[in-house]
Amino acid sequence: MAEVVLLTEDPPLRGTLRRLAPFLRPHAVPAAVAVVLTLSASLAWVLVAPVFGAITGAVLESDRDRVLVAGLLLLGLAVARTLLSWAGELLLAVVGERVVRGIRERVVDRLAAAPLRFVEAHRGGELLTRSTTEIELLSTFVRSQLPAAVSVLGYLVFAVVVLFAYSWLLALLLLALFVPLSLLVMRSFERAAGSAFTAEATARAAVASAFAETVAAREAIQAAGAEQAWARRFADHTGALLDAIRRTIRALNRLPLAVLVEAITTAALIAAGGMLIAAGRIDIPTVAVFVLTTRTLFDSFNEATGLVGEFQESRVAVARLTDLLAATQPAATRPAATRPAAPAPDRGPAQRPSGPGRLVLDDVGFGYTAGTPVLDGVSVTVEPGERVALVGRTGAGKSTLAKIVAGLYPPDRGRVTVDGSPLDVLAPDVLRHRVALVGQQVHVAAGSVHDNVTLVLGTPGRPEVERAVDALGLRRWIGELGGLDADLGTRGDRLSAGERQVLGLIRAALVAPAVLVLDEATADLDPTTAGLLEGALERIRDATTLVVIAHRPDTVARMDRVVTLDAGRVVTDTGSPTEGAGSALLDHDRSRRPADHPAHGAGGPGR
Ligand SMILES: Nc1ncnc2c1ncn2[C@@H]1O[C@H](COP(=O)(O)OP(=O)(O)OP(=O)(O)O)[C@@H](O)[C@H]1O
Repeated sequence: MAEVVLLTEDPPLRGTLRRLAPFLRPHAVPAAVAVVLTLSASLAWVLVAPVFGAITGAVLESDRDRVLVAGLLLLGLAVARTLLSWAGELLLAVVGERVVRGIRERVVDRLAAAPLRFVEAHRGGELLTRSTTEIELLSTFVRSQLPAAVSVLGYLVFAVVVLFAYSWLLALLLLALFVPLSLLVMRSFERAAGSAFTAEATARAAVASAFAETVAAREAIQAAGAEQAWARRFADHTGALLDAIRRTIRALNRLPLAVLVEAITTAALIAAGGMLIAAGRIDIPTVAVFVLTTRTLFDSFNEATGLVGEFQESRVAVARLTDLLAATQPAATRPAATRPAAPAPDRGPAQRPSGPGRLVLDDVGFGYTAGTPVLDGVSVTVEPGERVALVGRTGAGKSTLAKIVAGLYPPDRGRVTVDGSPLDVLAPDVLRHRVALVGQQVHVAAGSVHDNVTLVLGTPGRPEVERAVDALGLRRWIGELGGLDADLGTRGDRLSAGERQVLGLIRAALVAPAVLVLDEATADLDPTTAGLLEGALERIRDATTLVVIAHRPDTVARMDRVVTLDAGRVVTDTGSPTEGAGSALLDHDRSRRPADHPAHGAGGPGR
């Protein structure tokens, strides 16, 4: 079975900034300007204290001119600080949002292109929270906390410089007490917070998964009267989240110890300052500068401790996001060490983006789990323009084969080629022009018919859509729906499974693939929808090679050839639906219990 790279539940927090670097690099210049502006604002604010000291000195000496000049300077600093910090923080927030946007788009691209195996291996909520909540956290951080962090850093550095300039003795005393004590507080927080924030993020993802599952299962829950059982299941997850949040709060509660550090340092400074004044080693203006600057220093430190918790949360978010990006990195660009150790495929002939649509499956083997093959040595050749029905009872492996032909799963063994090109050498957009799949469940997004059919490769405009609808003979049906602009509801509630497949055929017609695979939704199509689907299939371009996983005799009868699959093997391959065992294995009986399913241990031919 082909290996798949999985998400790490507890991704390492070390080097998170380094992992963000590729997203920051394109914005380096505006980010640097923003940082310089923000730091200049901090400097302007820190310089207020020396100017205030100068005013104190001038007042003591009754020098009115100096008082006036220093007063104007104070005003200038206040205005400069306001303007600089406004511009710097705004620019920093804008740059940060651009970075977040880049990450958000990359995550969505990667998830959309992620191998099915990867998506199936994770709970939906895990992927959802990593691509929504974690990005929101990061966005809040860059919008508000990052600008604050830069200016706080500026205050801290500039305040220390000013303190040294006025009294190196007091400054040394301040640093000797303040730095080790505050480091102790931070260390204690880091120790408690290390895994607490990650545990909380994981628990949040589990709650989101349980919620998504509950909403998806709403019909089954109500039909089975299982509301309480599901509520208990959900309560287990929320209980675990509450425990995780308690741990985070306990960690955050260590940060207010910083106030104690401030009190100890202030007391020591007052005592030492008094002694220095008494000894005549410093004057009153110096004390004024010191008092004001240490205030700025402590305020900045308090703000910094407030940011530390949020910073830790953002670090976890970045670690989980970059882990998602690493796991969904296309195989070709992944570092060799993290690539699955599969043998390099035989690349065969060079990419051929066009060709008549000759589909060859050569000894294809596949299993969802190791040791349980679902397909076993399937070899079929479909000539260009040929129309083949693939039949077989439930669980025979037909839908799986369809997904392999569409390149959604790589086969574990053998290979699939279109016009000689193995699917795995084709670029994704080229592959989609070669083979398209209309699956059993066609997804309909909230929006109009037009919105939905244009969710395809490329950007088809209205005229192309109109042409495709006409070509498939669906003009009347679209009219009955209310036209191309008709709203299909939030989940396409207005359409049956068969009608959704008709939409899927319009999408396919817009892409015009060389090979089209249709996995018929159900054997129980109502006659009107069956007529629509069959009519549209008849009109699909003559040149299109067609493989239909058929559940209905009428569909089979329209095909040139019938291939029958049973327990993952081709058992018959006929020129006509009446020959061989194909029609006998048509999968009508959709209501069979899983226990009767060959893949679940029982067996016996279907009807
Ligand atoms: N995503 C999956 N993960 C694990 N097992 C799967 C998955 N999809 C299908 N299977 C299993 O693979 C086997 C073949 O399923 P598949 O859907 O391909 O059969 P099928 O012939 O198309 O059946 P049906 O006609 O009911 O759609 C079954 O045992 C099924 O339970």
